[in-house]
Amino acid sequence: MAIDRSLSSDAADGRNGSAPPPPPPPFIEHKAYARVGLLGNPSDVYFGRTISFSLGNFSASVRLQPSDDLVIQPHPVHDLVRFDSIDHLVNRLQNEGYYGGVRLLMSICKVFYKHCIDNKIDLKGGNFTLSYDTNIPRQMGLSGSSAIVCAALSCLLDFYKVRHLVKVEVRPNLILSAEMELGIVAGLQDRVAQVYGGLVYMDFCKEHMDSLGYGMYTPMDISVLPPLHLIYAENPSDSGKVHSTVRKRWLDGDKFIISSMEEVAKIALEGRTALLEKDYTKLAELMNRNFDLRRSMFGDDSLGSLNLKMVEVARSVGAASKFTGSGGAVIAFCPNGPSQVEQLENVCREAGFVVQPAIVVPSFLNEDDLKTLSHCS
Ligand SMILES: Nc1ncnc2c1ncn2[C@@H]1O[C@H](COP(=O)(O)OP(=O)(O)O)[C@@H](O)[C@H]1O
Ligand SMILES: O=C(O)[C@H]1O[C@H](OP(=O)(O)O)[C@H](O)[C@@H](O)[C@@H]1O
Ligand SMILES: [Mg+2]
Repeated sequence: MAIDRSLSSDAADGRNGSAPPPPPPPFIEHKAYARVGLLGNPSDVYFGRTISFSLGNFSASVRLQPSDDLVIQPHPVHDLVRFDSIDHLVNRLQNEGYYGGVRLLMSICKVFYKHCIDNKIDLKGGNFTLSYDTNIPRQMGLSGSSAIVCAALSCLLDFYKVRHLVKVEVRPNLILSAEMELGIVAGLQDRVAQVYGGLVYMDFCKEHMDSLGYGMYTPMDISVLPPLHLIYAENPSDSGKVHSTVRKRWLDGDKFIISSMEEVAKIALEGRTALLEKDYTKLAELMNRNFDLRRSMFGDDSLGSLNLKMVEVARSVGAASKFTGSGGAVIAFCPNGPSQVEQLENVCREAGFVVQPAIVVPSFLNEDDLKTLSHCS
């Protein structure tokens, strides 16, 4: 938590005779990182399992400043409402859609408030201004949306001093509810990785989900991961839209979707053992299988040609590759080491894709957070 008490020394000691202005109220600021669904996604949406990690390459931050009124501040770029021309407006809507982060901040305020009321958690009075910033490429399957929500939730927990009363396991549900309020079809894996940080194995088995409402989350040592690479292109994809057809088919009892999703969930289970044993040949095989199953369920039209090309370009040099989320970015692994990484960099650059080493952020739960955990395996 950052506390701003920046006062000039002149003002602070009132040397010019007049009373010093009151110090600005301290602000609270929290960051949440992008995430990579490494194995098992998107089975998190279907009582499956995933292994995901917090990605240090990109982050969103939210600042909460006490204020007289409750204000949700539009971002000057991401919530643009002033345009150079109608061309600019239409172009912007076509490329980035109608929405920015304002609705996400509003929604988490509502969900947080309702959660506190329902759980008899008293909230002190006082208002605040919420503002945000993010460098997570928008709608790239890197969980830009939930990073904003996650950072905002952390600010609210500290403003109301209720961090110890809202269990860590429950926080991803609140973040997801905030997005579901907005009709965004999404799962828990993003939010778990963002709340916990580091590398997390998640099991969303139905029995546990039905009885407790959340999955079983097991932090893993990030040192089990080999070097991984992130590939992306300017290619926004709306995760809600991508998911909606498969979701409907699953709900309608489509046997192919149900059995394929079970296969995807098994990949995370096998992947956990492979990682613990540092069996990276197996890891590569599982990453590829994961993507091939997604492709067979979602279909090429829904995945988009540029997304498919990213996976294929990586595979052309023998790298394993799959989506980090629902599309837009790819995570790749070069089992043959540095010479293969060089080849990967070359083919990606030739194809016009950005490629960079994936930075894994270790867990950042603090003591208050850890005390709320009901089980820590
Ligand atoms: N970078 C961003 N800046 C502002 N709002 C964003 C950003 N990324 C996502 N959003 C908001 O989140 C919503 C859902 O994004 P989503 O399709 O889940 O993308 P992502 O894969 O980045 O999470 C968008 O409709 C928009 O309201
Ligand atoms: O399809 C996926 O792998 C994920 O899609 C969503 O994430 P996003 O970053 O918005 O693409 C969803 O929220 C996740 O639960 C899915 O696993
Ligand atoms: Mg999202």
